[in-house]
Amino acid sequence: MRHGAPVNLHFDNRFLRELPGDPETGPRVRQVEGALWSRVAPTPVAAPRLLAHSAEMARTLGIGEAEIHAQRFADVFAGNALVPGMEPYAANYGGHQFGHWAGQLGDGRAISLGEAIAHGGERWELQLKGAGPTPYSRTADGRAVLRSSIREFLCSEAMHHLGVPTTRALSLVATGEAVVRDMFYDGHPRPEPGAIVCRVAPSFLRVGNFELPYARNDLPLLRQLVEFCIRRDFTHIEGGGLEGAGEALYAAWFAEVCTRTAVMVAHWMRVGFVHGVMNTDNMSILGLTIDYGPYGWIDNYDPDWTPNTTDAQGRRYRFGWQPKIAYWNLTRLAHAISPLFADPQVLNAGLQAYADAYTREDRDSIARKLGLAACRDADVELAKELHVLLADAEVDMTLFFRALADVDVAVPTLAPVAHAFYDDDKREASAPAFGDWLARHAARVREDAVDPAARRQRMNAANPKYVLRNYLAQQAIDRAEQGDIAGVHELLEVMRRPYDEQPGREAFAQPRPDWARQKAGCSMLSCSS
Ligand SMILES: Nc1ncnc2c1ncn2[C@@H]1O[C@H](COP(=O)(O)OP(=O)(O)OP(=O)(O)O)[C@@H](O)[C@H]1O
Repeated sequence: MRHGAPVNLHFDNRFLRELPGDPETGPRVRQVEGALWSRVAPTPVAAPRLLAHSAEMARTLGIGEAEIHAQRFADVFAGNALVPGMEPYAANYGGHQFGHWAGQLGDGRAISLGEAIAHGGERWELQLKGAGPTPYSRTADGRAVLRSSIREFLCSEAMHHLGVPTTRALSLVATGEAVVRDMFYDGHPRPEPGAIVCRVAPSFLRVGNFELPYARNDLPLLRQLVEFCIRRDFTHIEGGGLEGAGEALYAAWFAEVCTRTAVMVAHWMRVGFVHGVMNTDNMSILGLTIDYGPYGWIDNYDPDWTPNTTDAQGRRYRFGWQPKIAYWNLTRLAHAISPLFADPQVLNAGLQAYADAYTREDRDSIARKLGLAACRDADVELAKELHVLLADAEVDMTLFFRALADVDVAVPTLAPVAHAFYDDDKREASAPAFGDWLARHAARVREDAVDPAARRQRMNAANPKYVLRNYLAQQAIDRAEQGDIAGVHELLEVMRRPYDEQPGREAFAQPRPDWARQKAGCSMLSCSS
C-alpha cells in the first residue's frame, strides 16, 4: 500500500482507539467475538478512474478541486493508496433481516478509512463501499458493480438536497475490473464493470451494532458501545458527563435516536422514497438514510408498493409500512439495550417519543404539502382522503403535489393536475371525487387567508419537482455502462436543486414512461449489487 498526501485531511480515529477490535484479523474470518471492528486493508484495483464526485461534500471536507482531479484522489478513494492518518477497518455488527435475527453480519464490503475532522471541527467518517473482502464478507467478494454504485452515489446526494437526513457520497470511482454477479435479469452470470463509492457520515453506527453484543450476552461491551456513541456522536445530551449519569442518560439517548428516526421516515413519506430493505443493520443510529440498495421512488401513489423484488411476497418494506417498520426496528434496539436498565420500562418513553415525533412531523408535512398555515385534526383526514383517491386513480405522487400549488383556490378545477394521472379512464371516472376534494381543499386554504405567492413558495419547498425516479437512474446507468458518464453528471446536477423549476430540464420531471413501468421497481437489472 502506497502512502502519500494527495488530499489534505486530518484524522482522529476514535472508533479504533476507544473500542475493542481485532488488530490482527485478515479477510475471510467468519465469527469475531468481543471485537467491534477488524483491521483490514482495501484490496487494490487495476485502474482507478474518478467518474463523479460531490462538490459540496468535497468542500465540506476541505478537499480542493485540483486535488479531486489528480490521479491520487482516484487512487485513495479506490483503496489503492492511503492518506496519512487513515487506518482502514471493517465494523462488526449483527441485525434482524426481514423480521428475523440473522446473527453476525458486519461490513462485508464496506471499509472505513478513518474519521476525518473538517475545518469546522465536524467529524466525518469516510467509508469505501466495494473495496474488497473483509472478515465479514462470508462467501461474497466484497465488491460492488457500477450500476449499484451509481444508484448509491446519486441517491445519497439527491436525498441530501431534498433535505432528507442521509449518509453522503464523496466520490464514485471505476475500478477497471469486472465483477460477476450471479443474479442477473436473464438468469445468467455476466461480468460487468466494478466501482467503489466513498460514502461519508458523522457515524456509520447502526442498530445492528448494538444488537450483536446483546446477542452474545456481552454486557460490558454493550455498555461501552452505548457510552462511546453518546460521547462521540451525541455530545449535546452528554451534559455533565457519563460519570454517574447511567440510566437516565442512556434513556435520553435512546429517545433521541427514536426522534431522529421518526424525522427521517417522515421525510421519506413526504418525498415518496421507499428504502426497500429496512433491516436493523440498515438503520443508522443517527437517523440517517443508509444503504441505498433496492430503494425506489413512488411514481403512481401506491402505499403497498415495494421496489424490492426479493420482498415481493410479504412486502414487509412497502411504502406505507415504513413508519411502523422503523418503530419495530426501534423496539429491537430497546430490547438490545434493555439489560442496561434496572427497569427497562423506561424505554417506553423513547418509543413514545418516536410516535409523537412522527405525528408531529407528519402533520407538518401535511400542512406544507397542502399549502396550509398549520395542520388541524380535520386536515389529517383531508390528507388521508387524498391518499385514497391518488391510490385508486393511479396518480403520480410527485407531479400531483407539485401541481397542486397551481390550482386556483378561487375556482378549483382538475386541469392543473390532470397530467399527473397515468390512466385517462381512471381520471374520467374519478373526476367528480377529485373535484369534490379540490373544492374542500380550496375552501380550507381560503380560511387561512395566506398570501398566494407565499403559499405557493411554501408548497414548492415541500413538494419536489425532481426526484430520482428509477428509470432516470437506469438511463444514466445504461449510458455509463457504454462509457458515457455524462448522464450521471447531468442527473446529479438536476438533483442538486430538486425544488427549483430549472428551465430546460423538464424532461427530468415527467411521469414515468410506459416502457419503464416493468422496471419501476428495483428489477434485478438495476439493483443486484
Ligand atoms: N458483495 C458483497 N461482498 C461481501 N459482503 C457483502 C456483499 N454484499 C453484501 N454483503 C454483506 O451482506 C450483509 C447485508 O447486505 P446489505 O445489502 O444490507 O449491505 P450492503 O449494501 O453491502 O452494505 P451497507 O449496509 O453497508 O450499505 C452485510 O453484512 C454486507 O456487508
